[in-house]
Amino acid sequence: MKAPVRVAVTGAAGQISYSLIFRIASGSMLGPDQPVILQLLEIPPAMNALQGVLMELKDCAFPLVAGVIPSDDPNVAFKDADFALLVGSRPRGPGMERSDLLKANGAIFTVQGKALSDHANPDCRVLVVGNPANTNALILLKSAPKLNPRHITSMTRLDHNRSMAQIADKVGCHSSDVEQVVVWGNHSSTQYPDISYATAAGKPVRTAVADDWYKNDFIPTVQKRGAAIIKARGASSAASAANAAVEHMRDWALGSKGQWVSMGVYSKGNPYGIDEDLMFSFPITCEHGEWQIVGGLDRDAFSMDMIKKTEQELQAEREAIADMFK
Ligand SMILES: NC(=O)c1ccc[n+]([C@@H]2O[C@H](COP(=O)([O-])OP(=O)(O)OC[C@H]3O[C@@H](n4cnc5c(N)ncnc54)[C@H](O)[C@@H]3O)[C@@H](O)[C@H]2O)c1
Ligand SMILES: O=C(O)C[C@H](O)C(=O)O
Repeated sequence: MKAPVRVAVTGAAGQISYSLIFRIASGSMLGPDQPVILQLLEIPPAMNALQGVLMELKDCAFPLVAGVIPSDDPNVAFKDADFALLVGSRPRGPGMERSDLLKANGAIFTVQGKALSDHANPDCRVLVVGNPANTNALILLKSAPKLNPRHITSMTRLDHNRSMAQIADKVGCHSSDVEQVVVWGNHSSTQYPDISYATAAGKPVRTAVADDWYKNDFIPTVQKRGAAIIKARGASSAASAANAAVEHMRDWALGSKGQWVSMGVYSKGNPYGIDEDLMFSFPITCEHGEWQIVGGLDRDAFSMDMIKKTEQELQAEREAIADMFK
């Protein structure tokens, strides 16, 4: 057995965490031979509910759980953390855009960025899930000077998985046969799910589907899937979001085995000329605990236009938080 690693999860009594914590504890994220110490952060009013989660966690008797530390203090929950999954923040309701949450949630990420910087393992790998995820991650990056900016990421894996599933339905294959999907930009309704390079069972997708389906059905369906789930469930996606978080961290830590994934990463030094001070989703491969942007992809005029729109939205979100860093 390996030595345990410390995994911090915030919003630990919330909807997403109710799936996420149990998946991490079962070994789905870091592998069946990796014990974990779970460090679970909540706000004081939710500590009772968190006690219930702890009771259920105990009742699972997971062999890989080497310890559980619940806390309402980020300095405790992030102490020596090797991985941090930042879920805790308000979800949007019907009719809202994710960026409407910036005021409510942004402040959380200055406080938690500082606490991570001061107390976590300096190599800590961070995933921001709470919305608006890209810009919350940018706030965190700017608040956490002791962390490696390459180790702060935001989640677009759910959009990536949604894209694979939509393509599989359309062309009639299994979603696991779909490869080389890319989600560019923001986890928002401007995101650009790009099938230019995608294959399904080894065959190019772009030529197998009509232009009209791609532009007027597929792209808006993926862009608005979160809102469609809120409308249907009366609450935002939780199990699929937890699954995406598990897969994001698993592939980052253990490698994507040559597969392209989508991750929001700090854009400094990116090969596509995107503004270099954004958290932007790119095509990524992961190996040995580090990510690399897949370079050298040709983008046609339509793609360039879609990428520009999502970049401009992220620039506007950055402008909206500029006061926090004066
Ligand atoms: N990036 C993505 O793909 C994606 C997907 C789904 C949901 N989300 C976002 O994830 C977030 C959480 O969603 P949910 O459904 O679990 O919400 P939820 O309301 O069920 O749970 C959020 C939890 O966070 C806790 N919390 C609030 N402030 C906190 C703080 N400062 N520190 C620690 N915990 C805190 C709350 O007490 C609550 O228990 C939302 O912002 C949602 O929009 C992102
Ligand atoms: O859409 C939301 O607000 C929740 C989440 O970001 C999602 O994509 O399902």
